[in-house]
Amino acid sequence: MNQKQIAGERAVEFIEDGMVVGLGTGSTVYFSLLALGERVKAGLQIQGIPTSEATTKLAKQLQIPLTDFAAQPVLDITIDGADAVLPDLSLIKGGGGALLREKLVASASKKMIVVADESKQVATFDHAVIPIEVVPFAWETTAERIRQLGGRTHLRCQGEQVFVTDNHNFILDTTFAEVGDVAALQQSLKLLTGVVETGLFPNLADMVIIGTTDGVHILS
Ligand SMILES: O=C(CO)[C@H](O)[C@H](O)COP(=O)(O)O
Repeated sequence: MNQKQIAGERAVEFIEDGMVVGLGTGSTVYFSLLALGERVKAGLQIQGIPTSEATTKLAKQLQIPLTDFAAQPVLDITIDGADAVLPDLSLIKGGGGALLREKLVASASKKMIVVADESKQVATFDHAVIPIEVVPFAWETTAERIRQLGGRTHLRCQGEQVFVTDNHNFILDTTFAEVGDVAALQQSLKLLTGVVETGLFPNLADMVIIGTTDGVHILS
């Protein structure tokens, strides 16, 4: 079994009857959704809130019941992936471009469980790609403001086209030679006009389930 699959499936064991569940995005959470679909088929009663259009589509295919923030403003648990995980459980997310909804869902959840393979464990975010969602209007100016904070920005494209998020924004994939305090960098970036959200997730994950060749390794 691959590392993403064992991590993704293990997280679903934490879901209980009656819970409102945040459904993350990506190739690791894919396995969580498959396992959750099986449990729903077997009688588990939950309501899911997806973090992307892609996850909405898959959840519907798997017949996982869905709800929304208007009906359920507080979630019991969220399962999501990550692009990088520090030992203090700070995350970088947004490789799939879903970071804004992912942060909205995670921050409204009582518990966030992250699922990842071993390659996602890192010692530092220095030089790591941090996706930053920006409004398309004047994105070049926003990029310049990020560069003034020391970032190297790269507008995300998909083939010849600029990548557009589910919220109709652009992504600036950005690296910093020295990230330093993750929460402080997050704050500085959020203060820039034009920045909608960043892929830095300090203080949100409660547990990280890492799939390894020898089974799962749980950090909490
Ligand atoms: O943040 C994300 C999407 O915006 C994903 O959770 C992250 O990119 C990890 O993806 P994968 O499990 O495919 O490696």
